[in-house]
Amino acid sequence: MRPSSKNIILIGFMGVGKTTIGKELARLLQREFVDLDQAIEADANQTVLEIFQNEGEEAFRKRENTKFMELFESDNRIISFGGGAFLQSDIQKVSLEDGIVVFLDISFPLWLKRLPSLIADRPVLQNKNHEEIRTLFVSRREVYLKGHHTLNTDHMSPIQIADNIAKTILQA
Ligand SMILES: Nc1ncnc2c1ncn2[C@@H]1O[C@H](COP(=O)(O)OP(=O)(O)OP(=O)(O)O)[C@@H](O)[C@H]1O
Ligand SMILES: O=C(O)C1=C[C@@H](O)[C@@H](O)[C@H](O)C1
Ligand SMILES: [Mg+2]
Repeated sequence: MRPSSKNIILIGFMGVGKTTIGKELARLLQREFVDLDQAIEADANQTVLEIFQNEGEEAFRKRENTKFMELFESDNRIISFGGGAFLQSDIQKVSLEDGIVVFLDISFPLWLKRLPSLIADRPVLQNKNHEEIRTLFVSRREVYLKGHHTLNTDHMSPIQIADNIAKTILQA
């Protein structure tokens, strides 16, 4: 079956592996890889953390929206979102209408083991206790489930996950 040329979008909670797996998937499908956070950082010449600190979250969300709309003018891409991008209603609408949206899921106890390595760079996780993070995880999961495909990533390597995504999309 001929793979569609639609952009493939990876969504999911912070640290689930969207960036890492997106690179593998792009290699596998021989497509251009774009990471939305990294594209915003390159434009702003600041890290995501610095944008949050210097300009605030609202300004970051505006940058995220503008960059997404710009990226979506071309197809055939693998686009890894930041954890909050799919929460924006117009980004969600365009992604679902014109792209293939893959939700990378993970069980919370497994995700929690990654928290120490994530906290320094993810402003949304800072100043929250585990219960507050769990509440955010659960409420965002409901939104991510609107994606076209859901893949549980527990106990799989990034290469195995990318392989599964490729098979899921080719079979769809
Ligand atoms: N399947 C996996 N198994 C174990 N570790 C993983 C897996 N996928 C990613 N990781 C690790 O988890 C960390 C976060 O991964 P990554 O930056 O790709 O997440 P992300 O979903 O892009 O996060 P964000 O939403 O903040 O951009 C990295 O250290 C990465 O090496
Ligand atoms: O989940 C979020 O809201 C975020 C996730 C990161 O990828 C960055 O986009 C930023 O830190 C916000
Ligand atoms: Mg990322």
